[in-house]
Amino acid sequence: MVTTKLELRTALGPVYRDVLLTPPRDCTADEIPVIDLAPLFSSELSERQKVAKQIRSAAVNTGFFYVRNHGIADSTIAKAKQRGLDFMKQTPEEKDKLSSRKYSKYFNGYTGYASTNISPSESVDVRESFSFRYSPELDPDHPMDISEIPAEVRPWIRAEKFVWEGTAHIPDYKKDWVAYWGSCLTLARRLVKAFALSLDLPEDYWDEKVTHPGADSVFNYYRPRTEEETKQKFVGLGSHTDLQLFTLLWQDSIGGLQVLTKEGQWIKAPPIEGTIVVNIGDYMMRLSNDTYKSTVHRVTNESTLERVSMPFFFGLNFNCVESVIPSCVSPSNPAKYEPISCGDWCQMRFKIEREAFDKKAAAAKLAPSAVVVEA
Ligand SMILES: O=C(O)CCC(=O)C(=O)O
Ligand SMILES: [Fe+2]
Repeated sequence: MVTTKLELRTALGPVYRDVLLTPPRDCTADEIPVIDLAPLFSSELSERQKVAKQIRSAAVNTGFFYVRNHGIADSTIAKAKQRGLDFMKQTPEEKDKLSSRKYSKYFNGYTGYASTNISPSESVDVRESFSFRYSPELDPDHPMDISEIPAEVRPWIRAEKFVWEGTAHIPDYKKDWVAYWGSCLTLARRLVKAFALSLDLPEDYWDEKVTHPGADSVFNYYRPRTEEETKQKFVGLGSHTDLQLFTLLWQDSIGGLQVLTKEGQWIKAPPIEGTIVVNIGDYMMRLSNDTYKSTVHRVTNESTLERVSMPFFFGLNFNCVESVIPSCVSPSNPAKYEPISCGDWCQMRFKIEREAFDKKAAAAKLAPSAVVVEA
């Protein structure tokens, strides 16, 4: 089989994967199953366990699944999407007022076209994005002022006001985004209980550790690739794994998300109406001693239309230093990893990514937006 080497960035440095050169194929229902979450809202533990069992099976296999009956209203999704588009349709100058590079300490705000290069083996990302992070006063489950939250968590709160100040002119921008983000957060807190069950842990195992969690919302905007970009195999968002416990990903109907199987085959994760994609992140893989798979994925918008997606990255409270889960360790399978906090874990890779990009841009002696990397 002819393969190519793919380099991936992890918080611990580069890792390499062999990837088949066969073109991406459609996924099967076994590879990326659709899980009905309705039983998760049942008062019967046995019902909730049924969901947990399906989650386990998907998480040890491809690490990706779809959920339906997830509880997030279509109208909440539609409004957030529209606000995201309202933002992206502004002039470059207007968007630049929210520049993450210029104004954020914590990677909040706007990143422009070709200003990231998530995969060292692929092109710069043909993507724009808008991001914001957990803010205690916006928490739908227990809103509180930052001064009220425990002192050990407070330094880890990564919210920044400029994202809302710089978008205050867009009607309902904050309101509609916070509604979507809040719905994702509530769903994630429900799902983390199912993940606990799925790993033979008490259902409330993580409850005290997701009171002020990693809860990062992103709006991804992928314009159609130009002919030249297609010829040069530009990616929308290059190959990567997500960082935290798990990601909730809403994608529109355009398609373009691809997932790398254990065999090194790219498979397509097509849009399925009424569902949200859930995928395992690196921190979950680490805590589960590699039982659950944080799977490589990427996006290429090959359509002639714009594509948008809205991921929500969920982790533990950033101060929580966690060891490998006891149920994932045995005498013949000892813990492979030292304890680390979710916050440190994320910060390590963000830093690696940005430094690598800046180095590449400097080496090319070009403005970052002009850097082109071999596909
Ligand atoms: O746009 C997508 O479908 C996926 C986005 C993604 O993987 C990410 O933002 O981490
Ligand atoms: Fe991702």
